[in-house]
Amino acid sequence: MTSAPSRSAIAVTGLRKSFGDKVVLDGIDLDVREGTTFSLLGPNGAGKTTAVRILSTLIGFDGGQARIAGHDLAEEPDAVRAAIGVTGQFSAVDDLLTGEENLVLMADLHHLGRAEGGRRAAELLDRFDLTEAATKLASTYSGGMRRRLDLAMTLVGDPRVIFLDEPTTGLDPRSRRMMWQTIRELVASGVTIFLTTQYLEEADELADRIAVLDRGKLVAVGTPEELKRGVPGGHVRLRFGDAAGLDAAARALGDVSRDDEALTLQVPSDGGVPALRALLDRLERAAIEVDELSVHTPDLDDVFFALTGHPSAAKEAVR
Ligand SMILES: Nc1ncnc2c1ncn2[C@@H]1O[C@H](COP(=O)(O)OP(=O)(O)OP(=O)(O)O)[C@@H](O)[C@H]1O
Repeated sequence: MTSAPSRSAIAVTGLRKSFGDKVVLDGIDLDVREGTTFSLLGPNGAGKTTAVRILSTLIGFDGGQARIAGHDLAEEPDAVRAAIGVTGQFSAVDDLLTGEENLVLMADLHHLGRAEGGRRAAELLDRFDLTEAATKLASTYSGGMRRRLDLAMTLVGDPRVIFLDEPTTGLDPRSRRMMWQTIRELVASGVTIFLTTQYLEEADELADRIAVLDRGKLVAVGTPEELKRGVPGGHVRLRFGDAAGLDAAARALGDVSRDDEALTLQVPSDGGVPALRALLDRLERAAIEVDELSVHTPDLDDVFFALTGHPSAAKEAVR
């Protein structure tokens, strides 16, 4: 049974943008389904922020078409603006206001009215664990609290599509996990998330689909699993109960690397179901019993490197 196909929240064809003679987006196509998380990855300077700024109506574009939440980006920018939220590198938090004042100000901008605005602010302060800090100036907030306030401010307008530009850069692991949880809850409620991140682990955790941008073009689009299967390095590890089993399997499977001490074989594989089924069929036909099977797929760092020739930013940082 297949579920009804969801609608596009973001549909982009042939999007182009240059700054002077520098082409940053050289004909980008994207289709992001409603209620999913889409992550745009790419090396520094690849054009991720430019894409977010264009799709969120902050800057214009030179060619192509885009529909956001059903509205044409060029023809109906106000309708697009009303349907989206943007948060990330360019934070909307005003340091001279308290958390609560920031939220009430946002509610005013959305014409919610005093009572409704206050109610919404209180609800968001609670949801983002900021009630205790509500009357403190935002300038005293930690990085994690600030990001939460920023996202809470974005949610005042009840956006259907949210652009998150590097939402967890610089956050400690606990704050990052809290942000991930919030993002998951938003998606579960039907919101569409467009995420840029320099942490491939974050894209892997959150994204239903990922696109990799390099030198103005999308060099790959797919689910995290599809992208990982597309690069070499994947293998299946088989462990056997005794040396006889290991020997028999090595003979049956041919080109594999073996570890006699651990009684394991490492079989190159994309880790997909058809490949696994074929492998198990061969073993069964040869009447060989396997004690344990594990699939090892390359991680997104391997994908990123294979596609762009650059290590990911987060990897580079630890070098
Ligand atoms: N307003 C601008 N004027 C001129 N060049 C710009 C402008 N904005 C961005 N660029 C250039 O466009 C390219 C893409 O920048 P962008 O910030 O979109 O990249 P990014 O992928 O988000 O990078 P990062 O991960 O470093 O944030 C860069 O070479 C940048 O210098």
